[in-house]
Amino acid sequence: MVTLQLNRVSARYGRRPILEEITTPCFQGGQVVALLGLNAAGKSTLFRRVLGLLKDEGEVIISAERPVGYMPQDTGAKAVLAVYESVLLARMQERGLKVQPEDLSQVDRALEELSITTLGERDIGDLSGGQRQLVSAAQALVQEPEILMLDEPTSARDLNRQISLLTVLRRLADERQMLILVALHNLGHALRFADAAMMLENGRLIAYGSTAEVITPALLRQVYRVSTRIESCSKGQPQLIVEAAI
Ligand SMILES: Nc1ncnc2c1ncn2[C@@H]1O[C@H](COP(=O)(O)OP(=O)(O)OP(=O)(O)O)[C@@H](O)[C@H]1O
Repeated sequence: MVTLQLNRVSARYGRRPILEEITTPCFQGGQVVALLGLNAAGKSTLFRRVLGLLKDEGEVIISAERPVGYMPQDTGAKAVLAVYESVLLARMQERGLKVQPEDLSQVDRALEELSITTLGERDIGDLSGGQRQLVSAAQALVQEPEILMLDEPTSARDLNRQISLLTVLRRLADERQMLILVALHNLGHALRFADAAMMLENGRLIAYGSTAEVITPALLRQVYRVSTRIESCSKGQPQLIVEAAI
């Protein structure tokens, strides 16, 4: 079973400390874990630290056979590559340059999974922000990771596409037993799609546990400075109602 655990993990840029001794429970394949916190709390830095792009004190303990997949925040970068080529290139990164039929079918599968098969011939540079995010998700998915980290994957997407992508992530966790870590600003989505949540504040992990344990009116008041209620809808799902900024 794939697992990920952080033990007193820190990170800094230059001499400026950003993450301070983050310790998490052992997350497992099949879970969707939401990473929450205000802008600049350290969410992207935590992803970079898990990927090994930043080194510092503490241990990132990963048990998986394949490298961690990563969908970064949209950089708006322009590239002169067709969508299909870019996803194939992402696939070949870990596999050398000899393309096998299996590689092409994995590219097809990733594009299909994310409903972007029709974008295959388009230049990435000509896509909308939301479409680029999906291509970026396909580039991560095509590597068949067991652990997939996504940095605000829904920020540039309309409501239908936000829900579609989160539904795909939920299915990947349930059906392929992937461990999915996803930074989200929409706490309602976290409540609905994630099993567990971690709340970062100024580089410290101030709460973790099930989404119901973390996404509480008291913590949202403290961190986000909003007053909220959580009510059960007619289908028994918890719904976050934001009353006011305070
Ligand atoms: N390359 C960098 N060099 C120096 N400081 C950085 C760098 N990247 C991020 N920071 C700083 O580290 C802190 C944490 O940033 P990070 O991007 O991890 O936050 P975040 O929680 O992902 O924010 P957001 O929700 O706005 O994406 C911020 O103060 C930011 O300015």
